[in-house]
Amino acid sequence: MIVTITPRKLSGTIAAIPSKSHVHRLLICAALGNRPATLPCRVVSQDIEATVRCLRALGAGIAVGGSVIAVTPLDRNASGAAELDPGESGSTYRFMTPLAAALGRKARFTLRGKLSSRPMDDLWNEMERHGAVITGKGTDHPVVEGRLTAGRYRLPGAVSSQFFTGLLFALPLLEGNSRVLIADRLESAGYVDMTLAALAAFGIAVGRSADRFSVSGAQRYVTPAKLRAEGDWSNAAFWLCAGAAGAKLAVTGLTRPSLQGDSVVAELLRRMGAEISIAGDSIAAAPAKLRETCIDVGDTPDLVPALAVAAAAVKGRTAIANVGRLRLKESDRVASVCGALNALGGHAVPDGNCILIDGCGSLRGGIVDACGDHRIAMLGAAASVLCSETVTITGAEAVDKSYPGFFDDFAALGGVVRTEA
Ligand SMILES: O=C(O)C1=C[C@@H](OP(=O)(O)O)[C@@H](O)[C@H](O)C1
Ligand SMILES: C=C(OP(=O)(O)O)C(=O)O
Repeated sequence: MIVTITPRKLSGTIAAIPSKSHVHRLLICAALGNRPATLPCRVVSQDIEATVRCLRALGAGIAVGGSVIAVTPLDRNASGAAELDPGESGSTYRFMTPLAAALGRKARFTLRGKLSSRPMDDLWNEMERHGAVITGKGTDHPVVEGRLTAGRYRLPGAVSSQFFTGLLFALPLLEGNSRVLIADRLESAGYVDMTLAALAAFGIAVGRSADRFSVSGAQRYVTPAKLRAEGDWSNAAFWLCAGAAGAKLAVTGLTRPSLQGDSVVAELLRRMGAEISIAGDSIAAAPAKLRETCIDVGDTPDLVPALAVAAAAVKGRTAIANVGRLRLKESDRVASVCGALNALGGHAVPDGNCILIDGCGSLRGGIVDACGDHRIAMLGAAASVLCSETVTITGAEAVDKSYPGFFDDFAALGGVVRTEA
C-alpha cells in the first residue's frame, strides 16, 4: 500500500491503543491460568493475532471479538506436535519457543518476513543444554522438541530481553528450581520488569537481583479477577513526538507510572524542551524551542523512530546513543531511521553506536520506504508535520503489525491521507 500525505497542521486527541507488549504477556499468563478470563482489547494488531494463534495451537481456547479477548486456559497435559505461526512477531516467537518446550510439545514454527534472521542462537543454546532438540535453525521452519529441564541458564543481556521473558514464562512450570544469569548488562530491562509484573499478577514469584532471576519450579498461574492492559506508550510516542515537532497533540489512556519503559518518552521530550502537559491519563505535547540532547535508548529501542521526528525539529544536533540492537528489529532500524529522515531532506547518520541527527527545524518531504517495518511507516507520517511537500510512504501497510488504525487516527487529527493499493 502506498500512502501519500499532504502536510497539514495536526491537532486533537487520540485514545491510546492497548499496549501490545502488555497484551502479549496477559494472554500468555491467562492461557496458563487456572480459569477462563477476559481481556478488554479494542485494537487487535497482527502481533497480537500471532500470539493468539500460537496459544490456540498449544490448546488454549481464545475468542476475539467485541473489543474483548476471551481465554480458556490450555490443557498442560496435551501432547503431540503443534504448528506455531508467530508471523513477524519477535516477541511471540521468543516467548513461545521456551514455553512450548516447557509444556513438552513438539513445536513446528512458520516464520515470516525477517523473523528467521533475527537472533535466536543464545536462547537456543541454553535450551539445548536443558533438554530441547532444535532443528531447522536459520530457516523459516525451525522445529523445537524435547522437554525443557530446570537448572542454571545463562544469557547475554545485550541481545534481546525477549529471551529472558520467554524463559520466565516457562521455568515456573518445570519440576525443579532454576536460575537465569545475566551475562552482562540487561538492556530493554523495562520489558522484563513488565513480565515480572504480569507474572506477579498471576501469583508467580520470581526473585530478581542485579545479575540473575531465581525461579522456583512447580508454580501455578492463578488468574486474577480482572485483566486490563495499559495504553501503548510506544505507539503514543509518535503522536507525542509529532506534537513536540509541530502540532498540539494529546493522547489519553496512558497509565503513569507505567510498566512500560517507553513511558519515559514524556520525560525525554521535556528534556528536549517540548511543552508536555499531563492531566490524569492524558498527555499533551506542543512545540516549543527544542534543544540539543543526547538520549540513551539501550532500554527503550522502540522509541527511536518517533524520537527521530522530534530530533528533526531541533535546530542542532541530537545524539541517539546505544542504538546497536536497533539493527536486530523488523528492519535494520539504524539504516532505516536514517534512510527515512534523509529521504525527507533531513540529516541523520550512524556514528558507531549512535545515530546523529542534525535538525534544522523543518523537512522537505519525499518518498519513505517503510522497509517492511511498522515503526518506519509511522515515522514517515509523523514527520510530515515538519514537511513543506508531500510525504509518500511505500509499504505503509506495515503499520498493521502494531497499530492497524494508525492512518485513521492520523486522519482524525486533520491529516490528509491518500491511499493507493
Ligand atoms: O518484550 C517485549 O515486549 C519487547 C521487547 C523489546 O525487544 P528487545 O528486548 O529485543 O529489545 C522491544 O523492542 C519489542 O518491541 C517488544
Ligand atoms: C521490535 C518490535 O517487535 P517484535 O520484536 O515483537 O517483533 C517492535 O514492535 O518494534
